[in-house]
Amino acid sequence: MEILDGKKVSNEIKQEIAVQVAKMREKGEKVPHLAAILVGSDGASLTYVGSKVRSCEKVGFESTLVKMPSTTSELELLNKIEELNKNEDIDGFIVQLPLPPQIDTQKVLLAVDPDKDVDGFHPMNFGKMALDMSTFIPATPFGILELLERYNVDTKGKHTVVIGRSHIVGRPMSILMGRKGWPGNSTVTLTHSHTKNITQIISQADIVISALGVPKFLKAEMIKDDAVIIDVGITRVADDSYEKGYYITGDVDFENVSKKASFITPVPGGVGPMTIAMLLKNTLLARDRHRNRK
Ligand SMILES: Nc1nc(=O)c2c([nH]1)NC[C@@H]1CN(c3ccc(C(=O)N[C@@H](CCC(=O)O)C(=O)O)cc3)C=[N+]21
Repeated sequence: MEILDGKKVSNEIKQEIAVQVAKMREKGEKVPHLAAILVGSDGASLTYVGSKVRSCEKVGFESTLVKMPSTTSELELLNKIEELNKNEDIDGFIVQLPLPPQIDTQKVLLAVDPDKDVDGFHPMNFGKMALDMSTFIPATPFGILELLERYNVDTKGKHTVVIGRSHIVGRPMSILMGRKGWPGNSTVTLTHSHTKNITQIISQADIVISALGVPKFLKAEMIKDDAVIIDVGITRVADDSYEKGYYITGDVDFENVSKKASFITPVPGGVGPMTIAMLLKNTLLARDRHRNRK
């Protein structure tokens, strides 16, 4: 069994980006600038946005964090998005999800300028992704592809089973694994809460990508020998014996599944850190696109 070490690979990617940014600075060029809008103060969202901003600093990007109260109206958020769309200094931005219930997420994602949509959530970019056109690929799926590539995991002709059909992970992942090229050329089954015989389907998978959010859902008995296991689930389980009052666990019963798998991502330290590294990559791409248009 080999660990797909997202922590290590994400640090390598950040190092590569830092070198590029340093060169920009030397030449007196503008460095990439990422902004993030956070509505409300959900604990996990604060953590994720915080580490996105810290990672920007680490690689030498400029960053702006826009915090808005949980009572923000849809119109107020749309106005803020319009402001960032127009701001020439900002190359890309994200609206951290989930949003409070008074705000229509689809309307918000449609309002983001597709050329600044470094999350790749705008329907225009999602469509381009599905049609193999060059675009921003959502950071979590992009990070998974990058891990498979850097560890030389064979995906061609393999049966990939994706668990969960969320718009930000499961759905795009199912499209990407079936695309031409590598990592891709997989035969994909997208499973969800209405899937019948899900355990039977998982038992046939060469590659399992679990984005469910149910701690320790995937057990060793459920997988094929030497399957590749990608764990996208991150759940905070309340536990006072930990300093923070909680611990983090994935969808996979790592201790037992790892003994049977050929490759496996840990949680924490797997897909999560890769998500952040690929968001930085997308921001670099956004900055280049900007410059080319001017
Ligand atoms: N517009 C938008 N874009 C996103 O990309 C987005 C989002 N909304 N909403 C929430 C999800 C989740 N997500 C994570 C990012 C980093 C870690 C991460 O760094 N995880 C660490 C542990 C972090 C911890 O301590 O909780 C790890 O797995 O090692 C996890 C999850 C991005 N998301």
